[in-house]
Amino acid sequence: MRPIKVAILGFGTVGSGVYELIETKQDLLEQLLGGPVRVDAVLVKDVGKSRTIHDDVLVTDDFSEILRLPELDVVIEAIVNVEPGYTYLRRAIEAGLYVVTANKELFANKGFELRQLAEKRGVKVCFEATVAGGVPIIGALKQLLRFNQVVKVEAILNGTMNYILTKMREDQVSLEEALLQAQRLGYAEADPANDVEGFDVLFKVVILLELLTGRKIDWDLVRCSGISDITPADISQASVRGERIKHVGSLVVDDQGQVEAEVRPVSVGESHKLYAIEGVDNAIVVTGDLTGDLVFQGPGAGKYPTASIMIEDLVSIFQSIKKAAVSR
Ligand SMILES: NC(=O)C1=CN([C@@H]2O[C@H](COP(=O)(O)OP(=O)(O)OC[C@H]3O[C@@H](n4cnc5c(N)ncnc54)[C@H](OP(=O)(O)O)[C@@H]3O)[C@@H](O)[C@H]2O)C=CC1
Ligand SMILES: N[C@@H](CC=O)C(=O)O
Repeated sequence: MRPIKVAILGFGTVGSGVYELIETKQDLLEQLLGGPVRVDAVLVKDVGKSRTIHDDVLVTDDFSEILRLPELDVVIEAIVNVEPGYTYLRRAIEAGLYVVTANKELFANKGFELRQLAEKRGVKVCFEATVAGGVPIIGALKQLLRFNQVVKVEAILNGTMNYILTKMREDQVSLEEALLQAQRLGYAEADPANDVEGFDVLFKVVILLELLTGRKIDWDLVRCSGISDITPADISQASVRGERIKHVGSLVVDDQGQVEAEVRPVSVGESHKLYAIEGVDNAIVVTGDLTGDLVFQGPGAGKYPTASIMIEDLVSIFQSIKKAAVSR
């Protein structure tokens, strides 16, 4: 089998993690896919930065060069902001390439359009890493949607904010100091206001709502606030009451498909399912009409959890292509 040829867009925390895992886990990938996976190109903003990338990999800031690569199969996108990523992914899909993305801002804004375009073009767009980092919640919800109706989701969806709130309570550090630690650990967004003002969770809630309802969501529906106003005093007062402040994204979908959603800090007691979720972990409490509450928990940010989930997407795309070829 010829190698599966990959281009990685973005070589920051996540993109470099994808590259490293593809380099170091070739045996496992061959076992799973029946052939090697090869990174042919990496797209960045500043080609002059020093990076550990093999000499035979094209490093470019020009997406057209990537589209000209012979027999490219898939684009793995981990850059920031809606543009230029949206234009690149549209062009990739139009050229018949598969797409894997971690970019939730792009996907919350344009995921609906990209999925429609991909369907027309007969390729797949996978976006597991856009919600909850290393927790495979998109796949779990797709599975549940087959028979259960998801009526409610209540979740911690930002690793940086949960890390900050945990550190402020446990180590009595300031929000700014805890954010610096989260940035050093590779958890925070390039613009950390997206984390602490709640926008990153808003993006994730919109992605979940579009998945659950199958339609484009009007963002005005979702009230959004972050943790930038939370003080050490708020945290210690919550502790005195036996509570913890958690940043929670929640949504309900009624049987007519009408939705309500909000994103905000909440003080929760010990009996609440999100009380004990600490550090960079995310947790998603999904209520199915038949299952009742299900809890999914794990690292919501970070290099290898996120990169590995993107490679899970890659594996699932090419395993399903292989399966379809065998059954033909
Ligand atoms: N960090 C995490 O834990 C998680 C991140 N994500 C998402 O993954 C994406 C990447 O995050 P992360 O790796 O942390 O971000 P970083 O800031 O570490 O890296 C961003 C990368 O994107 C490149 N880039 C930025 N703008 C452009 C542009 N205009 N054209 C080409 N390349 C560009 C940068 O290039 P250069 O190197 O030249 O600066 C850099 O390599 C984001 O969308 C984020 O929301 C999702 C889940 C978890
Ligand atoms: N900045 C985000 C990264 C993952 O989505 C977070 O902290 O959750």
